[in-house]
Amino acid sequence: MDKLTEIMNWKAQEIAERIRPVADHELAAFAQEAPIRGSFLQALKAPPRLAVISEIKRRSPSAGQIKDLGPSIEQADTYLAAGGDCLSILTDNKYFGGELNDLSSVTEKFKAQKNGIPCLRKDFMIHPVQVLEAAQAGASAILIIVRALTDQQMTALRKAADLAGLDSLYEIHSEHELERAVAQDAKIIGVNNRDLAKFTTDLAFSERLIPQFPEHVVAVSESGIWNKEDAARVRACGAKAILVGEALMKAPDTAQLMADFHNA
Ligand SMILES: O=P(O)(O)OC[C@@H](O)[C@@H](O)c1c[nH]c2ccccc12
Repeated sequence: MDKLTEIMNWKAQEIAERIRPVADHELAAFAQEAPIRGSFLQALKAPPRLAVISEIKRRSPSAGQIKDLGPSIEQADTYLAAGGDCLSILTDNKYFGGELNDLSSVTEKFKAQKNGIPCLRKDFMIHPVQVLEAAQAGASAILIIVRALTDQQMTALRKAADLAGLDSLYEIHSEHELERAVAQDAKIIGVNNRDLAKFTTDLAFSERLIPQFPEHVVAVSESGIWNKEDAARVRACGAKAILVGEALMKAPDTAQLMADFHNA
């Protein structure tokens, strides 16, 4: 069994007791709040330069322990000060050491400051109840991993996200998955350069797949981006944004690396 399948099986078990029908009005109640949270899609589209989605990731199955981090807000403040455009906050506990509170504590503080930036709930989404949790925790977007889901599951997640005023980032790793994301009318598609079965990263996945995106789709390149050269490489093939975890978590000078990415 590959790692993604293992994680999805665990996730289905983890959320089993929280699963319940989610009514449209429960989700729609959050749509009014959307302007407070800020639009993830707009934040990616707005700058003429490369946009950076900075990820808060404590550990991962491929890297092991990444950073012995205290409260997530410390890392969020570092990213904000460095000029990040959006955040991605891992909320999976078993494999990534995160929790929903890592997200909600950050969005709460951003709300009070009025200068927050949109946050993606990074988790393995299966059921609309997780979308409701994301909205409650102040997220502006959810992740839809195409390979891990049926078309029906994707449709249900997308409908829930739309109702709650959240954007959906569709993650792909092949032409077939790109087709499936486009069939969902995806507005944001990310190429994961990491093969979630083998854990190797190769930027050639972005170079092969992004040029095949429909014109109107915002292209994101995810994983394995370490420096300005990597960022320039994916920008050259059409990426409008990059999603970076490990390199930013470990950077001795976060602002410098962010500037390198922005200037790539
Ligand atoms: O740390 P990296 O190599 O910069 O990767 C970040 C991000 O792309 C990666 O964490 C990721 C991409 N897709 C995911 C799905 C679930 C969990 C994590 C991920």
